[in-house]
Amino acid sequence: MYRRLYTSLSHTTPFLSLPFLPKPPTLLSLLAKPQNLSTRLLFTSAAKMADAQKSHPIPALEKASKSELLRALESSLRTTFSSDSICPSPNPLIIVISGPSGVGKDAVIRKLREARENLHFVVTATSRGMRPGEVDGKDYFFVSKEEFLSMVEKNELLEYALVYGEYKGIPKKQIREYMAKGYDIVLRVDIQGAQTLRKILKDSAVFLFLVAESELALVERLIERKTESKEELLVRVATAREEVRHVKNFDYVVVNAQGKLDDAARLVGSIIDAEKARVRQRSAVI
Ligand SMILES: Nc1ncnc2c1ncn2[C@@H]1O[C@H](COP(=O)(O)OP(=O)(O)OP(=O)(O)O)[C@@H](O)[C@H]1O
Repeated sequence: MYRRLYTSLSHTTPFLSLPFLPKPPTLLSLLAKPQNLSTRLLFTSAAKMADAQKSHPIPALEKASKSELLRALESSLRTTFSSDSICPSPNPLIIVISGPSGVGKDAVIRKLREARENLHFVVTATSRGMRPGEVDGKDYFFVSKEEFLSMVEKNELLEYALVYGEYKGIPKKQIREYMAKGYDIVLRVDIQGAQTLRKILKDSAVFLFLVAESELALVERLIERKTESKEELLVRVATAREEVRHVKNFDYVVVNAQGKLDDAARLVGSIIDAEKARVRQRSAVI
C-alpha cells in the first residue's frame, strides 16, 4: 500500500520529486533493524541482559536453590527485590445503603455485620420510638425531638431529615473516629437521605440501592413486618412506588428477593471487595 502510494504519486506528479516522502524500506533494511519502539526496546533490554549475564552468571535452574537464584537475579539486575506491598492499602470506604421502606435494609445490614470485619455500621440518631427488639445505641440512638434539634444546631450531623414525622440523622463524630482507625463505614439511609448524601459526598462514597424483586413482594414484606399502622402502611407503599425511580442516581442496585437475604448480603460484600480493589480509589473526607 505504502509502495503503491509512493509509485502512483511519483508517476502522476513528475514535477514533484516528493522529498518529504521517505523512500519505501527495502527488504534488506527491514531485516537489518528493528522496526518499532517496542521491538527496539526489547532488543536493547535483551542486549543489556546478555551483558549482565556475562558479568553475573545465573546458575542452572535445576541445580541452584531458590535463594541462590534470587541473589543471582538481584546481582544481574544490580538491585534488590523489595518485599514491600506493590499496591498501597485501600482508602477507608463509605458505603451508603438505601432503598424503599421495608425492602430489607436492616436485614441485609444485619447479615453483613455477621459476615464481615473492619466495617463500622453508623448508628443513626432518631426521634422515633423504639420498635420491639430494638436496642438503644445499637439499632439507633433514640433521642427526643429537642435533643435531636440541639445536635442539628451544633452541626454534629452529616445529614438529617424529617421522615414520616420523625427526625433521623447521621452523627459525624462516629464516622471520623472509625475512618481514622481504618474502618469502612456503612450508612443506612432512606432515599431522601441518599440524595442529600450524594450532594455532600459526590463520588467519594459508593451508593447502593436495594430493591425487592417486585412491587408485590415489597408490599407483602411490609405487611408481614407488622410494625406500621394502616395509615403508615399506605404512605410507605405509595412512597416506595415513587422512590424506585431514583435508582439511576446510585452506583449499584442489589435485588433482595424473597427468601434470598443471604444472596443479597453476599452481593453487597462482593461490591465492597470490588470497590477496595479499584485502581482509582474513592477518597471521602467528612
Ligand atoms: N430477602 C428477604 N426475604 C424475606 N423477608 C425479608 C427479606 N429481607 C427482609 N425481610 C423482612 O422484611 C421486613 C422488612 O425488612 P427491614 O426492616 O430490614 O426493611 P428496611 O428496609 O430496613 O425498612 P425501613 O426502612 O422501614 O426500616 C423484615 O421483617 C425483614 O425480616
